[in-house]
Amino acid sequence: MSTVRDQTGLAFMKWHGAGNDFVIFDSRGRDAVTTEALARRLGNRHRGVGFDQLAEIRDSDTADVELDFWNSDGSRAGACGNATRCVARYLFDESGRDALTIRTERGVLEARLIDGDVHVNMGQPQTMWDEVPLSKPMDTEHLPLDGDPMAVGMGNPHAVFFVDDVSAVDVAERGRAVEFDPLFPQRTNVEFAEVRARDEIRMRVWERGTGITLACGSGACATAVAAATRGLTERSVRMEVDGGWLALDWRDDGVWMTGPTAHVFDAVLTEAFLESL
Ligand SMILES: N[C@H](CCC[C@H](N)C(=O)O)C(=O)O
Repeated sequence: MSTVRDQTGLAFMKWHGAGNDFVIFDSRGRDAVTTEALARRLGNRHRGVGFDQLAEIRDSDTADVELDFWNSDGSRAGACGNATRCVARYLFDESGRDALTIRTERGVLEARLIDGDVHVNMGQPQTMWDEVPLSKPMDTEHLPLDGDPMAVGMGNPHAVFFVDDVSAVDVAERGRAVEFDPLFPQRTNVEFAEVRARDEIRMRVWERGTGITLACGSGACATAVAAATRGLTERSVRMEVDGGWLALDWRDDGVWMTGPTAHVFDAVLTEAFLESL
């Protein structure tokens, strides 16, 4: 009986990119399934599946697919670089193509498969205070907070702190405090970066709506932009995060990111789970 019910449930995939983990729904050819309640329950690692972000693939008229993102607290995220790379990998594997377009809340992103690696153009950084957004006009390069962070928008808000020793930072305590600082009307993701060389950064992250994660693609882009803007690095850097390595290249057409992707398993949410929401 329960097996029959399970087979009529809702299929999903589990992926991760450098340890940033995702539940992915492929909703092409059907109505969207994600609600805030589903995202919050599914994001719970005890009562659901657990994820850093939930991504839902949908049909698009203007790109190959459309992608929507949720955090594990049920809030929406305007960008998610690592999930975008995972979805691009899934679509490249499925189609045999080597280029595609993905519409996200901030616009159409381009993904390319080059020598087996998935590269995504995360777009140009947003550096005006109202684009990030911040609560009032100010210099986004130097926010009036302890630690002199820089604010960068990548379709979602980021506050990037440069520190001497990232392993000495209490990421949870400082991250949570900055996420909810009134400077950020939509809260913010928070990155702590240690510049090791002109082409290498070590970064740890506190994600809005999720907490500490092992990697954050848009946060890696924001960190690379902040480091280059402050003259600390070149525009092309390698970045070590808690879950591995990412590569960032801030070019004239946007910030390109590449890094690992892994398809972990496919499974089905039971009807009983869906009915309990
Ligand atoms: N992990 C994601 C970012 C999630 C950002 C989200 N926490 C937000 O509320 O903006 C990434 O790879 O870009």
